[in-house]
Amino acid sequence: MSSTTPPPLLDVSGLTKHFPVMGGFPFKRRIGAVQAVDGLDFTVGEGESLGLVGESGCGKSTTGRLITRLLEPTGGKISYRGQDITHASRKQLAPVRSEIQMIFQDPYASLNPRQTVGKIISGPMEVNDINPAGGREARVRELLETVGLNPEHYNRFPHEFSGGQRQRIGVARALALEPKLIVADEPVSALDVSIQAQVVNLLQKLQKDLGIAFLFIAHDLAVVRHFSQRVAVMYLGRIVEIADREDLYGNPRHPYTRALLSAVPEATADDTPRRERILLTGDVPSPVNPPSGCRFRTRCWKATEKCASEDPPLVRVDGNREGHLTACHYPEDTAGLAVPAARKSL
Ligand SMILES: Nc1ncnc2c1ncn2[C@@H]1O[C@H](COP(=O)(O)OP(=O)(O)OP(=O)(O)O)[C@@H](O)[C@H]1O
Repeated sequence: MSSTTPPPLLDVSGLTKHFPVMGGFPFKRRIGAVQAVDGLDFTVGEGESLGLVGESGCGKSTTGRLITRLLEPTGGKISYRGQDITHASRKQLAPVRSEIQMIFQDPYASLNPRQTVGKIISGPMEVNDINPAGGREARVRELLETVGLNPEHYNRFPHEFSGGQRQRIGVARALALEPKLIVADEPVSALDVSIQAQVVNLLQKLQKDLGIAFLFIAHDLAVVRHFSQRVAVMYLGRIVEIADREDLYGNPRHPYTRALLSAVPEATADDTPRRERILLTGDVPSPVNPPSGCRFRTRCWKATEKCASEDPPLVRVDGNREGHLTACHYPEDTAGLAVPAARKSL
């Protein structure tokens, strides 16, 4: 990076979170650790959307909570606009905190049922002592309109809204402090499928119109496909592949990414090639005692002894476009990715 290149909006390196596991009798002591997040490296550029996907329990939410500093990292570094915020105190964090906001999965649990919508959305402004020109109420009404709700509903309570509308209230609350980065943790997975696209479209519009960057967390590759410019795939606390959207969906190099993608339904005509369906066997191993070497090897059809003894680094694979990184000793040859529908195996 040249000295004139501005740092990325968010720069995460070696980020680690290990939760202690306590046990023993009669005195409890630390007997191990859940390696929820184990050495993540990624960046999010100004106005960019990075999708973070993976199965339940792979560490996505923990990553989101580390970045918003709801959790204290065990190791690694988080930089925001070049400023190290990894262990910043509440006071040091104050100016940054308003710029990094979070949207939660559950639009039912994340809104106080006893507060009006007006109170909920103006809450962050009150806490941060922000008084917009025209007053807080006018700003809240403006925000309600921005997220597609009726400004006249200022005095209504959360139970008077549908799930999709409640998630819009959560979005309006996140927008109240004019954030530069929103960590959206499974923002649509609690919603009806018919409503999911509407909320994703809203977030997409905010990214485009307001230039807000997103870390969009989802377990479903289909959800991030239309929203994220880049996608990172996590498995058991690690990123196994990260690439531009077109590269990741069109040329997946990690066997795990390929397996996840094979489960995404495709709208193809009957005579066009379909992706081979790959069913992963076995469960995700415990993050307390992850496999040696490559963490995916216990479920990988390509694993060899090397995979058990050597941890594959996240590196650019020969021939890959710049920025397409994979952590695998035997990256996929995607020439064989599409197989005719007649040969499709289950
Ligand atoms: N406070 C905690 N104490 C101990 N273990 C935790 C804690 N929070 C999360 N974990 C564990 O860390 C691992 C990663 O959890 P995390 O919630 O980040 O995964 P996830 O990918 O977001 O999954 P999901 O989609 O189900 O929320 C899991 O094994 C989880 O049980």
